[in-house]
Amino acid sequence: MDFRNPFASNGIKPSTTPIIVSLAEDILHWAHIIADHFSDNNLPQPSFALDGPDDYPTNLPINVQDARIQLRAATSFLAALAAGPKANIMWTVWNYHDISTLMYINHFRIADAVPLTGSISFADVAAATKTPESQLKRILRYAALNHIFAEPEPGRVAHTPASRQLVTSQHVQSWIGVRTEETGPASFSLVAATEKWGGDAMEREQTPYSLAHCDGKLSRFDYLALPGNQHREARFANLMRALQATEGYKLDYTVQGYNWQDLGDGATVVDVGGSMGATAQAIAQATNLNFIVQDLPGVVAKGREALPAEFASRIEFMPYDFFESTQPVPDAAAYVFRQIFHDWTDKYAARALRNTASILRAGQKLIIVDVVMPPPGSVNAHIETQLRRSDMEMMVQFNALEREAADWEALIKMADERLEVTSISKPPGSHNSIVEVVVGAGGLAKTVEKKPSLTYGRRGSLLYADTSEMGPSRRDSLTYVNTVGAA
Ligand SMILES: C[S@@+](CC[C@H](N)C(=O)[O-])C[C@H]1O[C@@H](n2cnc3c(N)ncnc32)[C@H](O)[C@@H]1O
Repeated sequence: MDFRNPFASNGIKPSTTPIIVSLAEDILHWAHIIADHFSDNNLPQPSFALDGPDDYPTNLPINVQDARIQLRAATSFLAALAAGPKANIMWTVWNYHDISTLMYINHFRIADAVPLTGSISFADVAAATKTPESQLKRILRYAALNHIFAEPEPGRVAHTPASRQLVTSQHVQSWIGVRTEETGPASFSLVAATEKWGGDAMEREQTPYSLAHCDGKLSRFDYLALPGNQHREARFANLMRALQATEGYKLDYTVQGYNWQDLGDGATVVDVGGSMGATAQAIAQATNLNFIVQDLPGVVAKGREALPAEFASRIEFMPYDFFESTQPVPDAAAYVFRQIFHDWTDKYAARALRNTASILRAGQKLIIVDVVMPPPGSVNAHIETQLRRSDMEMMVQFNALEREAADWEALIKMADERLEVTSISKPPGSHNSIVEVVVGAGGLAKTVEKKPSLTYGRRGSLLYADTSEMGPSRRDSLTYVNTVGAA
């Protein structure tokens, strides 16, 4: 496993070009890579035009995908430079209005009242949604600056491709609902929870989320399992499905990043905390493996109900609480824990892991799919922002974390001294790594870290990395990275 911080081992190259100019030049370069791809392939250019596409195509070539990531990191840095340090910190704090307006729009189902094509008056939307017209109009005019709804002519509102998602995609609705109504308020309870319990509480209910939603009485998942909260539990399962379709978390990385078929012809795999079975279905589609998906009873019931008939003979659901008892399926080829342990403090993550590890015999595998947090400044700043936001989510919902490599090693040993990591791989583009663990392999047998070799330099205060695998030209191979800790 090679998680060296490249800043520590590479010299910083000086540059005389003002950073604001070199950034703008690079932005233009990357914008051309994207635009050329779309014109060469007769595809509509990226836009928020009312009749524009909902999203980028999922099969973009790697250099175009990379240009988008570079552009996102570089444009956000350029915007901060244009604002300047004082204005940047002062005005960034107002971003909570982005979230609260979206919460209002989602909560009052404003999007449903707007026709998918054409426009409608503010008065008619207000009447249909029982919201005050003057308030609604101000909220929609604010949201329009974030490309959510448009006012094509004074007094009328129309969908943009972004606001349309709130009507056409249940996954996006669930994502927005959970973030604005559950985890967003949890983030605003971070200070109060720290004042109350300290910042390193290990208990499942001593979290900002629990303080915000149930007065610190229940853990997040126990809260979701309350009889009145079925809609929240279903919404969370949908959120997981939405996440699995996004760049970085796509299920494809899990399917293609591990040799699943090597587990054996028709072998059985247990997906522990497998939600409604999306991972099992994706791997089943690519292999002849069979699956047992374990989760809490409410989730299992929904998973069974929604299972497509084509998987009925190969995927079964089983209620199992991974804290409460030893793994009930003794003889599977492998036990998968995908995005499970980042939800729990070491105390509970080790308990859940131990409950399955304790029945493990030679030849059986634990396969952990989760983020291995890279060192600060070692990856593109947009990617690092995504990962650190996820880390914050784990903090406010669970007091948990996205673990660094050393944290993983410590957790695995804490769960069961006999466990050994046999491989860690990270498919290019994936946020998650795949960690294979067995009993008593005699040490780290092999390490696969698919990562381009990096050399780093500096432009003004901005560090860049030369990711030579990413593209033929020098510009193509620059990636903007976070400068924290690099000065
Ligand atoms: C972050 S989701 C991950 C779901 C899935 N593995 C994936 O990768 O999409 C965590 C899952 O753990 C389940 N879970 C939470 N507490 C559990 C428990 N005590 N026993 C079993 N499953 C649990 C949740 O219901 C949820 O489906």
